[in-house]
Amino acid sequence: KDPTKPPLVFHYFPFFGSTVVYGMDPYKFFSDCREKYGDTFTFVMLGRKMTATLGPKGNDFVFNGRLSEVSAEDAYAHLTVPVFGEGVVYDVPNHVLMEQKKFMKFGLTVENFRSYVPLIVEQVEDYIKRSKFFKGANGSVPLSDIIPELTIFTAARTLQGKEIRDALDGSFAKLYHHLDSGFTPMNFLFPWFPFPQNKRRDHAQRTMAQFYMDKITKRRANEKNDEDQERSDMMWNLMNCSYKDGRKVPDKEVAHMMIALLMAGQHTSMATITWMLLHVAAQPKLVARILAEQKRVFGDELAPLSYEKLVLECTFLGHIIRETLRIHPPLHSILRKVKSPMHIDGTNWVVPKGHYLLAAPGVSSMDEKYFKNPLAFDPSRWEGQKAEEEAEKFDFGFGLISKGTASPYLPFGAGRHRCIGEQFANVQLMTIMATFVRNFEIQRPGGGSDVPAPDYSSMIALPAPPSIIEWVKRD
Ligand code: HEM
Ligand SMILES: N#Cc1ccc(COc2ccc(/C=C/c3ccc(C(F)(F)[C@](O)(Cn4cnnn4)c4ccc(F)cc4F)nc3)cc2)cc1
Repeated sequence: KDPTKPPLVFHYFPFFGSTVVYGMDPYKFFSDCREKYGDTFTFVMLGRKMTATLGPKGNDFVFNGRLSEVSAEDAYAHLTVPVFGEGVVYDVPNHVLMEQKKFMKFGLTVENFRSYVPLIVEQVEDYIKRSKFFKGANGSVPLSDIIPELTIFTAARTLQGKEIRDALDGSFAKLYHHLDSGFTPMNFLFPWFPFPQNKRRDHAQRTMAQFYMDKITKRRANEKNDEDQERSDMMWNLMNCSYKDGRKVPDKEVAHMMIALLMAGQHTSMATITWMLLHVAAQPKLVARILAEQKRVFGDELAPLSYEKLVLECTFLGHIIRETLRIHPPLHSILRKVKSPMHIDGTNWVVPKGHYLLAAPGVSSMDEKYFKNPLAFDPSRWEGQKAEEEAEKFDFGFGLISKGTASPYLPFGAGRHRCIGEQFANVQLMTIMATFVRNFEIQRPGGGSDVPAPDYSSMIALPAPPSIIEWVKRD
């Protein structure tokens, strides 16, 4: 027992350590360890020393660690570079990532979101019309079959651009699926292992990147004579950005950033929409309250959704999303590699260089110390709660963002690596949810109030398939 290091979680097998017990159910693992060792402990995951620092202080320790002490790129490069491509996100030094996040934020404007709402509604209503699961007046639907498609269609039609949306009806869908099967924890648990699907992943990455680059070339050629060309997607935005040193963003980096944004939004939104629908179907009173709010805000005839009314006036729907992210934050573990020894305040402990830090914001967002009856899905707990504007803000190079210090609720992270997709995700999630509830009465099979257990074996915390809900078409 080394008094200068956090306690080491007991384990039988060297190298494998706590890998499986952590990987199968991270939150159970964290709460068991917390009971024995407290908020800070080190566990072994496939030969790596993972030092978990839980609770609001632990979140702050990881999210606001200094650049000289912690590295996100050293933790995530193996997982992300083969999927996104070179020259972006975790393949570049942090100061370049900060510029790339600034470029991405330029494309995420209220004006663009305003135009996205009707496009998302159109995608959802088209999907319902065409889908075999929504024939007739009522039926049941496995969310695990439809939500991945609904999510990528709505994100493609808005953020990615019409060419990508149209391509998804063809070859692009298979390419995306091959790329996605390479986005798995196995690739950063065993980065060196030549998994067969990695060849398929690499081919898909190159082919998709080429597709984006061809579209960029075509758009530039038509720019003059095609004035009715839509200008609201992220590709247009990134095509016209330049780095501080004057360098225009090369087409290949635009393509790779587009792929990164496609992967980002897909997994997080898909999981969140699925959890949200399951929880609401398990409590039909909530469905009624969402519909009542729609009628109060848009009138009994349910006028078409608009950005302002949706995001600013549909507060109950906003609380449904916040509550979903409180119980099911898509990223259950946030990792950093320790680059220089880090002393933990209030202890004699120093986390050595070479360890990984692990933050789990979901532990504090499901802690009864901060949220009473923490595992209950109760959106009304958010009534009267302001958003996070009161927290101290700082500009890391992509706009003022909150450092989120000491907050128990950080589903979008905090500090220099904080999410830039929160507002887009909110528009997408609220529009899809509102459109669903306007069209259907929904419930769990047989009117049950149960919600499936999470399955942690993929990149993010997804409900175990099939996640069925029953629907009745509203007249
Ligand atoms: C419900 C939806 C989402 C959730 C819960 C979420 C959550 C997060 C979290 C926790 C982080 C911090 C990761 C870390 O500190 O290691 C993050 C970063 C990020 N997210 Fe999201 N995200 C969501 C949607 C999106 C979308 C839709 C996009 C793009 C359009 C996006 C793009 C990014 C980017 C670019 C980063 C920065 C990574 C970095 O700076 O290292 N996210 N997100
Ligand atoms: N036996 C066993 C066994 C053992 C262990 C396990 C599982 O162990 C773990 C451990 C850690 C993790 C971490 C998740 C993690 C982190 C980063 C990212 C990301 F970088 F990819 C992302 O932040 C994602 N993101 C952000 N916003 N939207 N998406 C991102 C950023 C920018 C960007 F442009 C695009 C992006 F999409 N993705 C996921 C997951 C699983 C399973 C089985």
